[in-house]
This record gives sequence, C-alpha cells and structure tokens, in this order.
Amino acid sequence: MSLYAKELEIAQLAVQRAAILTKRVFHEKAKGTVSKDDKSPVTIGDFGAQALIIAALKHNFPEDEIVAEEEAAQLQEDANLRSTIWDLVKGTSLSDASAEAVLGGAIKSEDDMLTFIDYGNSKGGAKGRIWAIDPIDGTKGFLRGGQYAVCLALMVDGDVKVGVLGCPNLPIDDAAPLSGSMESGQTDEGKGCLFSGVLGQGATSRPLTTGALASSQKISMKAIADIAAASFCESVEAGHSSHGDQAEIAKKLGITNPSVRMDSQAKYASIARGAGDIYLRLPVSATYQEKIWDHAAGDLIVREAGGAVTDIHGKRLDFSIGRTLANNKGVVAAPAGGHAQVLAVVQEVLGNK
Ligand SMILES: Nc1ncnc2c1ncn2[C@@H]1O[C@H](COP(=O)(O)O)[C@@H](O)[C@H]1OP(=O)(O)O
Ligand SMILES: [Mg+2]
Ligand SMILES: [Mg+2]
Ligand SMILES: [Mg+2]
Repeated sequence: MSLYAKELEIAQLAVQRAAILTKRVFHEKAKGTVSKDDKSPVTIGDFGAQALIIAALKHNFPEDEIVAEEEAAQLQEDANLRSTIWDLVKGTSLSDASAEAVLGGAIKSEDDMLTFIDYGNSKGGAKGRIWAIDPIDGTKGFLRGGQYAVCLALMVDGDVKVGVLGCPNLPIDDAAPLSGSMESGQTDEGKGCLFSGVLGQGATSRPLTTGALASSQKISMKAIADIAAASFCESVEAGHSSHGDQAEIAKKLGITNPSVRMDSQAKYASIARGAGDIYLRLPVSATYQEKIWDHAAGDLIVREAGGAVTDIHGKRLDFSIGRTLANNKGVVAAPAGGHAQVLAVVQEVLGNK
C-alpha cells in the first residue's frame, strides 16, 4: 500500500459525504445563513459539512488534531438553527453501505454533532498530524449560485501530505474550458469533481459521486508555451484579491484573455487540470491573514500537477505556524516553468504601490 493511502481514501469519502449535504442546501432557497463576528456569512451547510467530516476523521484517526473553520458557539444559542442542521446531518449518508461504514456511519446525537464541530479548534503548528478543514470554501459563491469547494488536507509536521477538494459545481470534464460565467445552473448534470493530491504521488480528478469512489485520472497543468496566451483565474470578490492589480499584471504579461472569476479553491483545481493557467491572490488589506484551510489542499494539488505556488514575495506557503499563513502575503500559482516570469511581474506591479 502506498504512503497515506488510507488517509487519502478516508479524506475523499469524507469530502464526498459532506458534499451530498452541501448540495442539498445549495438547491434550497433557505440556506440558514448567519453572520459571523468578522461579518462573513456561514450557513447550515458549513456547520453540517464540518460535523460530518470531523466525525469521519475522529472514527479513523482519533489521535489526530483538527483545524477547522467553524465553531459551534453560535449554535449553542440558537436551538432552531441547531435542529435544522441536525436534521440535515442525520439525513446524510453515502449510498454505498461499505463506504459509509468506513467513515463510521451516522453521528449519534445532536450533542455529539456539536462536539464534533468543536474538535476543529486545534491551534495548528509544526508538530504531528493535523487536518485542515474548510467545510464550504467560498461561502459567498455558494450563496450566489457559483463555485464553492469542500476542502480537506492532512499536514504532518507542518507539511501538507494529502489534499482533497470537492467541487460540486465544476464540470466533470477536465478538458472543459473555463467559462467566463462560472455561475451554476439549476441541475447537477455534468458537474461535480473530486480532486486529490498526495505529496510525491501526483494529482488526480474523478467525478464526485454519492457513494463509492469513481475511478480517477491523473491531472497536470498546461505548460506555458506563450505567456501572452495564458488565462488567469481570480476571485469574484474584489475584497479578497485586487482586480485592478490583476489587470495591470495581465497587461504587462501581454495577456488579453479576460480573467475568469470564480470563488473558492476551485481556482487551484482548475489550473491544476489545465483548464486555466495562473491563479493570483493579490492582497487588498494590509492586515488580513490568509487561513490554512483556504490553501492547504489547493497548494499541494497544484504542486503535484506540475505547478509552483508561492506568496507575492516568492516564499512557499508556510502551513506550520498555526491557523493562519501569517508568514505569507497573497498567492502566486502558475506552471513551474512560467512561475518566475509571473512572479517578477507581480512584484514589479505591487512594488510600485
Ligand atoms: N478579506 C479577505 N481577504 C481574503 N480572503 C478572504 C477575506 N475574507 C474572507 N476570505 C476568504 O476567502 C476565501 C474565498 O475567497 P475567494 O473565493 O475570493 O478565493 C474564503 O475562504 C473566504 O472565506 P470562506 O471560506 O468563509 O468563504
Ligand atoms: Mg467562512
Ligand atoms: Mg474558505
Ligand atoms: Mg469556509
């Protein structure tokens, strides 16, 4: 058995199960949205997916630590919200009985659900096995009917070893071109992709299913022959990554393709399979610290697909110092052969500010 084979299987099945829940919420009008202290939205889908993933991890790897985005505090004060989430969680299982059994089956009670959610409170760090979970990455995209991702990664001694991204609204077809409008229609037809990477073992994609894992194929980034023909992925939210700086960088590189805007780590997945070429996250605020769960899986999947990922200073993303990427600013992800050229222009443009 190859290194991390069990961790990979559990992570993929856990993401698949959580995505069944998020898809149900995605198609409902009422998404149980509440506002967090930082004013960002969180939904019943985020809480439910986090509970299901952590239950699967605790069943299989009880000693491991977990860094997850959400916490149960808000649910302690709101019995209605709590019971809506519990209804969702207890009604969600994989359609394949043996796969469901591998994850440990259903959560037993509403209280257990809250306990699982709060197991995600690890401080992170440079020692031991730590999972990073973003149950719904791109919650604003999820609410808007656009792209979002269910994200899970395993770090060992501060280094990401396994990364899994479930992207329910990306086309199954790795060769499907990035569409200028990544908004999702009403049906799930032709959509739903599960991306994985294991350090030193490459990156894959497979259709996201509701039961056992589908068969996978290797993915790789497109080599950049002519940078002027490249296409960019960027955030939809101008508050997450500067659209103005991005446009200036594109211009200097001679890129005329309009950049494709989509939410979440679906951007990392899209460039990893060659559907796009370059992903830049250009700091808007001097104080915002990126969170490890927003990058751990995507960073590994892109690097395993033949890419290079650094921050705007050219440093590798450092997942070893806690819940945030406090040592890094922004993200520059590109095919390994073109990364230096892109980084140089990023620094030229940002250096002038
Ligand atoms: N001010 C901010 N700057 C950068 N990223 C942010 C900011 N606020 C929230 N985020 C996080 O950015 C990610 C989505 O950004 P994008 O889709 O633009 O790449 C999400 O993880 C979102 O959290 P969340 O997981 O709560 O959606
Ligand atoms: Mg959030
Ligand atoms: Mg996120
Ligand atoms: Mg999130």
